[in-house]
Amino acid sequence: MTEVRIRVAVRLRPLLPRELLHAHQECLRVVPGAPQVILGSDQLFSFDHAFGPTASQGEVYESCVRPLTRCLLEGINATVFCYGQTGSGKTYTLGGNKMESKVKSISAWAELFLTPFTMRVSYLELYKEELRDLLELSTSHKDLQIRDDFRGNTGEMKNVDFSERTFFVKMVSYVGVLLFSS
Ligand SMILES: Nc1ncnc2c1ncn2[C@@H]1O[C@H](COP(=O)(O)OP(=O)(O)OP(=O)(O)O)[C@@H](O)[C@H]1O
Repeated sequence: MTEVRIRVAVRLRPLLPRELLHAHQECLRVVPGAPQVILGSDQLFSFDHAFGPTASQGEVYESCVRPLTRCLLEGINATVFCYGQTGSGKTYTLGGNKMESKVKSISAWAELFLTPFTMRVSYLELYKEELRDLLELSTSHKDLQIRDDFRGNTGEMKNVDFSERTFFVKMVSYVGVLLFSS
């Protein structure tokens, strides 16, 4: 990877059957060959990556996630998170219920586990300023708080050494992977 520490991608999901039934129309389109989207006819927005409705989970994975798995093996923390309004495709993109998503999620882990090392993982949702541990659904939202540790790492929860953890976070309140509903 280059020295750029934060990369932002936008993904336009296809219209859903119910949206087609209601004759909804796409208002965004990806500029061919460029990481840009056009809203309406004249508002241009640029990103590091732009994926259209036909983009596969594999394409998103190869561009946005695979480089991070290599960083992890070098000991660099990495975070992938999705931002977007409800129904825009965050869960789908992070590995929803389609087989291709599962294969890609698994391949990310498989790539990591080819090399023996110790790793801790968390899977969190931040929604309306409340954190939810998606690996422990029974945990009360109120029990989880974001804190900085003595090394300046931002973390949360239960005395876990945050610096050893990798975060695959579905976030609803901050910018990372931007997802727009089309
Ligand atoms: N790229 C895509 N291709 C096909 N279907 C998609 C795509 N992205 C999302 N969808 C579909 O759109 C619907 C909404 O997606 P999803 O549940 O991932 O949204 P979300 O952003 O996680 O919503 P919420 O914030 O409410 O949890 C789902 O039916 C999902 O299967």
